[in-house]
Amino acid sequence: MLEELKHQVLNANLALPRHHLVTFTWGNVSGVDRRQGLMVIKPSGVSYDHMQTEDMVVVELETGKVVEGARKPSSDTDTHRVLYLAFPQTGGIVHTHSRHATIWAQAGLDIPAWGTTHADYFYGPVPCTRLMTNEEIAGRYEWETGNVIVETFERRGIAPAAVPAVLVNSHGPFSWGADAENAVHNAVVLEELAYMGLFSRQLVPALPPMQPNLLDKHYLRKHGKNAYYGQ
Ligand SMILES: O=C(CO)[C@@H](O)[C@@H](O)COP(=O)(O)O
Repeated sequence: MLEELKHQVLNANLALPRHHLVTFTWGNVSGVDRRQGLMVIKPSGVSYDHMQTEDMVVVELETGKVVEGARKPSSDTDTHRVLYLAFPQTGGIVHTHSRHATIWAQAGLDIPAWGTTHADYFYGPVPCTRLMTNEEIAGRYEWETGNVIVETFERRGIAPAAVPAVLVNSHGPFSWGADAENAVHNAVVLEELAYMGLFSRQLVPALPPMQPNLLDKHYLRKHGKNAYYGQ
């Protein structure tokens, strides 16, 4: 079971450069085994060209203790842990510095729902978090990054299964899904939306969000009762 998860997580990580979502080693994918309370994540700083199944690191979700793997887990491991602990339907998480999503994150802006491409995947704007405080940055920074994401969803009443992505202010995007592969899928969609949205806003600077009934029409026919990723 864990070996299968390691393969899945490796393959999901290798999909990031194929989809042009990462430069050098700037990104990471994890997957979770909730029954065993374990998370598999890529190692820190290892080139995607050379990454292998045995490089994957197994970490206890509750404690962060490495229980398998010779390498150092990704520097973003604690952010992934917080998200798995807070969002119980999530099976896989992706972090990248994909270019257009990161532009929105650096600007500190949500990506509004501007069209049906967005509405097919995300039920409303992709939120951008608040800036982190100096104390959060100086303290358990990666853990606090997770907390800031969770706080954003709680404060704004957004269901993480309905909007499976976020922009961390001044940093970059995280996305999640039913498993590692689905989380990568959402990361690809997010990057496309960020790219399209940037041009839409340039053409019409005061562009309002799409009609709510069109958002409903597109999102609910693909998700809702028939969703494969539970609501
Ligand atoms: O966010 C950052 C750095 O800002 C990291 O995600 C990125 O460089 C990847 O680090 P890891 O190789 O996963 O430790």
